[in-house]
Amino acid sequence: MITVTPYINAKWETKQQPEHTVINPGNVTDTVGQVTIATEVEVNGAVRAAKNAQAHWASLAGAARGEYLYKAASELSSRAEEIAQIASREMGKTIAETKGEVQRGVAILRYYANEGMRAVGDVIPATDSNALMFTTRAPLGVVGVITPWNFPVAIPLWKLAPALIYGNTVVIKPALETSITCAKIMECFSQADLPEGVLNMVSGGREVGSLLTEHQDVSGITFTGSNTAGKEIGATALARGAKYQLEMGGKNPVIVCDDADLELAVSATISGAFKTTGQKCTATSRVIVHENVYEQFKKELVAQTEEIIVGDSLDESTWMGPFASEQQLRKSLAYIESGVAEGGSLLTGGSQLYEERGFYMQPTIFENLAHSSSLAQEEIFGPVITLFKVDDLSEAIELANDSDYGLSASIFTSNIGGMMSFIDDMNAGLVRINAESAGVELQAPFGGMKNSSSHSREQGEAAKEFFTNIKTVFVKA
Ligand SMILES: NC(=O)C1=CN([C@@H]2O[C@H](COP(=O)(O)OP(=O)(O)OC[C@H]3O[C@@H](n4cnc5c(N)ncnc54)[C@H](OP(=O)(O)O)[C@@H]3O)[C@@H](O)[C@H]2O)C=CC1
Ligand SMILES: O=C(O)CCC(=O)C(=O)O
Repeated sequence: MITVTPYINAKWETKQQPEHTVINPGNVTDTVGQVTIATEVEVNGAVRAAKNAQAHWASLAGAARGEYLYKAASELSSRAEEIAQIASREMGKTIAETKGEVQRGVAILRYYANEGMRAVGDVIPATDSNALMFTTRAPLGVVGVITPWNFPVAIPLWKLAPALIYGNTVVIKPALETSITCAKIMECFSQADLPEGVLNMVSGGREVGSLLTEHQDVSGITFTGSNTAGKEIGATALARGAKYQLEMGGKNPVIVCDDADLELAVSATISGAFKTTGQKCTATSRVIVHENVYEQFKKELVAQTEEIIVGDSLDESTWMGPFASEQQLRKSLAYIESGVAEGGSLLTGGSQLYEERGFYMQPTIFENLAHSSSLAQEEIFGPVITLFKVDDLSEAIELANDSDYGLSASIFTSNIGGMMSFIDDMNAGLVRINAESAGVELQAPFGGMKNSSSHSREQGEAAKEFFTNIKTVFVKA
């Protein structure tokens, strides 16, 4: 049995009793391991370790820090199968998806390892011709990383790799549900001989996250998860003057025009909506279809959705796994009840599956709901989508923008003018043409508008903006 304890100063704590049992959500008889909840003393110890390690870490050349990231990438790559299996058992994502996610993690580490050798500033002409003026960047210090369960490898890595390469030290608090996968990532850094204290993990739930957010020695907090938690974390960080970055929910629309490649639009809608059992902030949840192709699109979408194989995440033939937890299943089932109560027509799905084995549900499609309904406005975070019929593109874009969120949006069209209108008028951080709403690229900025984020961007070079502070240097000879 795997038991996770806090990882502080490159050592696993041993003194506490395990307090949380991790069960495979797709096979409740499979106990994946146990997690010890970090105490306040341990959270303080982790922050102290990170603080003590930071000056030396920041004094290394970027290339030297990058070497550690390359070594961690090799370690992760060599343990890809084992870590993908653990992640699938812990949160129910299919093994094909977790294998892909581990490879993405390897690529993230390599990308940021390289970043250690890239330019960090600009030379700016000074008004004094005998002076040199330039910008450089300083790390924040200790960064707190709070992550969710839906991308248990990629999200921790796309936060901690840039934090480290720019000279910060880190304390990570992963979601309780996926602490074992995160512990495996810590092992990869341990195998890479990362210096003591540079990367620490405190296991536990939101109480542990709060202790980290409130800690005076944590200079920056980066978070992905719900809007409720994000707003609380942002307010706490702001109150004590810490920098913060929040990536939160989405209610992502797909527009299907009457000149679209319908075959592509159907397969991309299915993939965007139902992969990872709909538990992505970039998942498709509203599908806005031109009336001329509505019936044809609907027929094909429903037919292909009914062919989806729902099953155990470790079975290679499974296309969609269980929810990550019973809480997530209950949330989606409650939305299905609301959809029916609000007058929606259920086109397919709507029922729980294999109740005795775990937390499974059919992929579900609604139509005939008002756009003000809860299904059209609230983040469901499950495999549930609603179709809407429109007369033209401007009505489609207006509906797509009728949301408190603005993370990702897609359009399917062959008309260049339509594409340009969508690019200009869609209020979303990711605007995708003839491609599904999910599908984040690690080398490009990622983040949303409106309530989807704190208006910051992560990943790619954009990560530098959060994990460093700019210093403007003026040198007069
Ligand atoms: N944008 C996204 O990618 C995600 C969105 N969500 C949305 O959130 C809903 C609920 O999921 P849930 O797991 O509860 O998501 P949360 O936002 O509650 O959790 C995300 C992370 O934040 C931690 N956390 C929660 N509250 C606080 C707090 N006040 N201070 C510090 N840390 C905190 C959690 O700890 P712990 O959970 O261990 O207690 C976890 O590590 C989902 O149904 C979905 O709608 C969820 C996950 C990802
Ligand atoms: O779509 C992706 O690859 C990333 C999605 C994401 O960041 C999330 O769901 O939290």
